[in-house]
Amino acid sequence: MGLQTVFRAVITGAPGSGKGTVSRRIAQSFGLKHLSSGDTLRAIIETKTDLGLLMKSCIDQGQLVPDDVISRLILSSLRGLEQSSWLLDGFPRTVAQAEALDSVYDVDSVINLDVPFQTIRERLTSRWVHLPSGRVYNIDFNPPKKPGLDDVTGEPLVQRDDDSPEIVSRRLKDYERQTQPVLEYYRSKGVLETFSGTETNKIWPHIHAFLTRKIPGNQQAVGKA
Ligand SMILES: Nc1nc2c(ncn2[C@@H]2O[C@H](COP(=O)(O)OP(=O)(O)O)[C@@H](O)[C@H]2O)c(=O)[nH]1
Ligand SMILES: Nc1ncnc2c1ncn2[C@@H]1O[C@H](COP(=O)(O)OP(=O)(O)O)[C@@H](O)[C@H]1O
Repeated sequence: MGLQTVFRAVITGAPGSGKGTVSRRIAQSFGLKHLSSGDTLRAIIETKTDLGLLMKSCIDQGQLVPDDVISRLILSSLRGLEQSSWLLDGFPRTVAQAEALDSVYDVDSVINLDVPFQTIRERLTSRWVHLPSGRVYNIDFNPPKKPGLDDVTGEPLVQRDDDSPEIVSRRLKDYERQTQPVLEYYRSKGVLETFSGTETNKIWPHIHAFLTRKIPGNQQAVGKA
């Protein structure tokens, strides 16, 4: 027991594959702390500092921010979560980032969302977000209760500048070139678990079942059920 009960996971997949949507469900069902690299970066952009401006110029063009910058940010956030089980969403996105994470923590499971690019292109044109909270909506899939407004705060929703079709194409290319090698990295460590499909609601029960088996403490719950 003790340290053994902490569970450390990564969720990965192309932009728009549903990482944020699935992460929220995992956080709710299993109590893991959810840390999103995109939300972390967007919060820094809001501070309008020099670092924020640099991040904004990368993100708006659909480019990854430098490895050392994002690795430092995420690893310092994780330092505050030593005793907690966590789920990293959007990090690591390069092999260099995976190695930086690996030098500090062993990752127990990597959940890989495998969704066809054509499905992703369609989804991202109708993604709407509440920037302060990171809550995500979709006109077809999970529309807000009132059009254009966040369900919880009533504040306006926006479309991300980097969700335009041209920038999405660039992000998908970068994903193939820079992030797919990360899958190989984790496959060779034996922790990669891939879930394929075009609908989050069909993929989700498989992820739920997988985590129910994997997360320490849940075995007992399953045994009693
Ligand atoms: N049509 C449809 N949209 C989905 C589905 N799952 C997620 N979405 C939407 O697709 C967009 C991308 O999902 P998100 O969780 O933000 O993906 P991320 O970029 O990987 O974090 C959002 O607008 C979601 O609401 C699905 O099964 N069908
Ligand atoms: N781990 C990372 N390394 C480098 N850049 C990142 C990382 N995570 C996020 N970013 C930057 O933030 C942008 C938005 O990321 P995110 O919100 O995770 O969106 P998505 O998964 O939809 O691409 C990325 O396109 C990239 O510019």
